[in-house]
Amino acid sequence: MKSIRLQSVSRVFGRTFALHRVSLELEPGTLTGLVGDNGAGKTTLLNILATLDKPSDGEVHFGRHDWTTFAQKGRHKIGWVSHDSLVYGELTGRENLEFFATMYGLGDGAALADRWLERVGLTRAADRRVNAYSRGMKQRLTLARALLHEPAILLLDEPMTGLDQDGRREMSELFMQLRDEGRLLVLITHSLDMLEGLADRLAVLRRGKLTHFGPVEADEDVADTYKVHA
Ligand SMILES: Nc1ncnc2c1ncn2[C@@H]1O[C@H](COP(=O)(O)OP(=O)(O)OP(=O)(O)O)[C@@H](O)[C@H]1O
Repeated sequence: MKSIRLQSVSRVFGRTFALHRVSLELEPGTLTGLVGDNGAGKTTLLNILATLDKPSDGEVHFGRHDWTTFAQKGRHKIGWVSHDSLVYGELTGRENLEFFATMYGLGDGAALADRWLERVGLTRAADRRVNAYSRGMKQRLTLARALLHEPAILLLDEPMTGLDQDGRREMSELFMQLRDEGRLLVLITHSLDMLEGLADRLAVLRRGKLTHFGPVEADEDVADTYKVHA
């Protein structure tokens, strides 16, 4: 697996710099937490990493490849999870995964469903309708869905929103396992607390500029701004 390297990436909408000369390197086997106020540019950055959007200026490389033109070949490497549960409530957990495996042309849907249901701890609930799942269970199924095609890059847009402490802990443990398998994870959150003990790197955006990229604990200013005092 290769790194993703951003070199002086800007994205302009009209007169707004959603991103302004952002440079950073995301390495395989790491989880990077991405924080910033509303409108700071987090989603814009995630969209560029997902090849859903292109920089107005600057370059994104995946190994030797230009990531923006590599999109057609590279998209199968990407998995995406947001706080919306992208699964069907009327189907069971197993039926959901078999459905998506078939839709993506991934081969043995039944075996893939079994494998990923087990990985996310839903084997016992596999044959229950998703409407009867807790929010945490739905999120774990959404994660399983995003992993069916074994993506090397996992982009997570506030995946823990609405989860209670147990749900967050379960998701965090899964993210750490996926990271330890060598995948590259990027996670948007509004709460720095969520990243402690989980993220290897913290990226802070302020009005489109990257103001911090490094260890999670290192920046007291960042901690003051984004720590949630419950
Ligand atoms: N398609 C678009 N057209 C015009 N402006 C946009 C577009 N997408 C983003 N912007 C602007 O770019 C800036 C960054 O937006 P972005 O959605 O990336 O921020 P964010 O950090 O994800 O915010 P939030 O936490 O509210 O989701 C904002 O000023 C936003 O209004």
